[in-house]
Amino acid sequence: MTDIIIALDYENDTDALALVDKIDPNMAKLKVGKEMFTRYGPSLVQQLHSREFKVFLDLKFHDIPNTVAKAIKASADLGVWMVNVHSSGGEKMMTAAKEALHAYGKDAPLLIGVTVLTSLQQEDLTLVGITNRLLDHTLSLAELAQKVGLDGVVCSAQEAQNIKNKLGQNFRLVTPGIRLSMDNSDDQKRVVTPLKAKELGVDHMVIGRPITQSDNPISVLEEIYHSINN
Ligand SMILES: O=C(O)c1cc(=O)[nH]c(=O)n1[C@@H]1O[C@H](COP(=O)(O)O)[C@@H](O)[C@H]1O
Repeated sequence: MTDIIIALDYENDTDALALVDKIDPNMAKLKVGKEMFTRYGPSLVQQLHSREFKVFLDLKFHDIPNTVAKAIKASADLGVWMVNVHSSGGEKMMTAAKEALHAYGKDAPLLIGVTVLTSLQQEDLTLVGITNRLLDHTLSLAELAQKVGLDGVVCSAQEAQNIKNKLGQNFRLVTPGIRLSMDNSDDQKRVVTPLKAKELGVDHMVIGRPITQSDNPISVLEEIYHSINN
């Protein structure tokens, strides 16, 4: 089962809520990221919760273990459904994040590790001194995330089958870099269409601009929803 998470990347909350108010929460979950959270903070998340949406708080924490653990606790206190950290923050950082959620039991948000951003390709890794193949690097970050008990990883759908084969079907894959056609990928480099992402077995596809920047966001959302649920 693959579902849709809309990346709510807007400059203002009026535009964001205008879209949200046209969406059935059964059709999509919502992602609040750095832009909107920096402008509108927890109150935006609360407004989405009051409309019955599940919220993925995408702040990609990457810091010393103590700081990340406290930030994860703050996210859990907000009642979000999913939260993420950069897996490259390391084993101790991810472990601290996981331990911060123990007290929340079944109410804890899903904890997801970002592997290699979908805007990067092999040459970008080389420029920051990573000489491993991009797929191998993604797999080792995913393996480490699983080892310390995270619920899944963010990756490109291009890596989905390799990760599922290595780490099992229950390890959740969250995949941005979704594009309806390969004509306009914006700043994304490792892109996949919604139907292909579903075929590749991703659990949650994150879609922003193909929906939010279209002339008719609702009809694009409905088209994608029906294409993956037929
Ligand atoms: O963690 C993320 O959500 C994320 C990880 C990643 O590797 N690539 C990536 O694009 N994202 C986020 O996913 C969304 C993709 O948006 P669009 O490119 O507009 O579809 C953005 O909000 C990004 O911040």
